Amino acid sequence: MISVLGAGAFGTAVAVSLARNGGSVQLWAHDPAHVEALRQARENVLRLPGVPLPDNVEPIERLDDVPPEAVILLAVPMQTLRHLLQDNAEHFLARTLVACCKGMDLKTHVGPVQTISDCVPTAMPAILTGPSFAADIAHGLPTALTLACRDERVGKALQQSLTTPNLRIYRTTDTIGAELGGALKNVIAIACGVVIGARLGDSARAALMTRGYAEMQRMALRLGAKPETLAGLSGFGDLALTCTSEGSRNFRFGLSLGQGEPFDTDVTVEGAATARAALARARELGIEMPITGAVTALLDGQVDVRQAMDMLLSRPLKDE
Ligand SMILES: NC(=O)C1=CN([C@@H]2O[C@H](COP(=O)(O)OP(=O)(O)OC[C@H]3O[C@@H](n4cnc5c(N)ncnc54)[C@H](O)[C@@H]3O)[C@@H](O)[C@H]2O)C=CC1
Ligand SMILES: O=C(CO)COP(=O)(O)O
Repeated sequence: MISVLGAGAFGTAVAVSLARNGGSVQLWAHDPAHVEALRQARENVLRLPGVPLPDNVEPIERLDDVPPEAVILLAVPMQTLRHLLQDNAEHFLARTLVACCKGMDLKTHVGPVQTISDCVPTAMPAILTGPSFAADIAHGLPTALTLACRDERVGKALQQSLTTPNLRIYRTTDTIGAELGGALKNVIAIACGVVIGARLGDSARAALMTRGYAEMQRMALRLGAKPETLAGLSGFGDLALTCTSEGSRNFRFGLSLGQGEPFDTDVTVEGAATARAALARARELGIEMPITGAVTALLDGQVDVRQAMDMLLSRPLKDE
């Protein structure tokens, strides 16, 4: 049994994909009305329209209904993860918990794996991350992800149980690299959206992706990540997808900023909070993250797009 907690686009897509592969899947949502709507429509009309829920996906509203042997996937937005874990700690003790969220907590400045460890020290944390739009997974398109778990045995078991014919899962023990790659690429995707929205050109985007990758590496390596993790699916792979596709909400949010257009506040944009959390963490660590700084200044209204670009271009010249 796999229990997916969080019935947004991603949780629903993963539940559908795993169920099509034959397993029993629970799909929990925090809002009882949402659970009822899933039961009635057999579709997540709001977040993943047009994808029927297979019969073996069971929408649930009580965490009590999650059986003790279930693998739990946490597919909630990053800024709700800590509250979910703290408010329901009794349900998570000594469990294997696989985070599917990408971001850093605004209060603690850490990613989802560290958040699990902090909130439920008896749990075995893991993370499933990498380049994958929910719609692509739901439509059965080929996708490859990274599963990171410090415990090799648990990681291998998760890799087996979460792989499907269309979803190929690679494994690592480097949870730090995996969680930071997934979190920080969203900030760079916002920046790339801004330059495209402001018609600053594809060359500027390529520069931002490259220097953004350098920034991601700087923080991740300082915190103990392996360089190869950043070069893999959870880092470079997801950076490439999110910075180049209008399928990405972070990129689209940046586009709107660059065009001076409003953006729907109901849409999940993980990179906005993560930019602030990452910048605070970078300051604590004494490392330079100029693109993250520029995105944060733009989001906080301290600078406009042109000034944000000037902030980046006027920095002292340095070696690559
Ligand atoms: N949508 C995608 O293509 C992908 C999303 N992700 C990650 O998955 C995570 C979730 O994103 P999506 O499913 O896309 O978001 P979404 O915007 O589609 O849905 C978010 C869901 O979270 C629920 N929610 C809100 N507050 C909650 C709370 N306090 N407790 C429990 N649930 C709550 C909402 O009801 C909603 O159903 C994010 O961290 C995102 O980066 C990862 C890979 C792909
Ligand atoms: O993480 C994602 C793809 O891997 C989804 O990106 P967005 O959250 O920007 O839509």
